[in-house]
Amino acid sequence: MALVAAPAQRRAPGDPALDDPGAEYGYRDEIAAVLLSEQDLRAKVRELAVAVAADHDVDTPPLLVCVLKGAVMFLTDFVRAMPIPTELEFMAVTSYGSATTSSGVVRILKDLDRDITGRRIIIVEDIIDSGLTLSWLLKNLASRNPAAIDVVALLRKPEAVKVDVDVRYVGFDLPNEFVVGYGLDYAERYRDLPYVGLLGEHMYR
Ligand SMILES: O=P(O)(O)OC[C@H]1O[C@H](OP(=O)(O)OP(=O)(O)O)[C@H](O)[C@@H]1O
Ligand code: HPA
Ligand SMILES: [Mg+2]
Repeated sequence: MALVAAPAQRRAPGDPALDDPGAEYGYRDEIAAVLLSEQDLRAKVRELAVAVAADHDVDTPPLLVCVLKGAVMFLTDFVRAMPIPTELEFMAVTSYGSATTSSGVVRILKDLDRDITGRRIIIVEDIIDSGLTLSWLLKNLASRNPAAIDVVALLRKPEAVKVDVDVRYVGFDLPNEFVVGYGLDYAERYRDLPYVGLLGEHMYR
């Protein structure tokens, strides 16, 4: 898959020559560039939903496991674009906290509400960065004896991956830079942006 190009133009704080993509959402001088627009995301989410549905049976709804919090926007758009019935479960795990690199320790904040024995599971993830969260999650869920586990991830950073994970469906490959929006946060901020943007380096360096 082609890597999404890193934008050549990045807005520095206060730069009057370039539009400020964060301003209309209350994040003035914080976002350096938009990487994936709302339109880009909408089209890709539909494409992924159709591809996943084509591999699944209408009569045996897959159980989607949304990895909170980051995947919440993706999940809600994804299920509404799916042409087959699905069931939903939520698991909250965290390893980043207020940092831009993984702590390496994945913690469960909220577990599944039901037994997944014999079910076809689709893990719905916003981003694969180091791959540590997903590899941990795959082992954790596999130990609960589901019939099968697939993964759909909206974003992936191929240059950042430390642990190889088998991912059947991926939306976009991104450059190795810290991104926010469409569910993704830095220290709990920016999840509400409707696009995926590059966080200005001055916000975390
Ligand atoms: O491949 P990795 O390096 O493990 O990174 C990916 C994970 O990191 C983020 O979660 P985070 O720990 O920030 O929790 P959050 O979803 O609540 O923001 C993201 O939502 C993924 O779940
Ligand atoms: O680039 C990122 N942005 C936000 N959250 C993340 N979790 C892993 N990588 C990222
Ligand atoms: Mg996070």
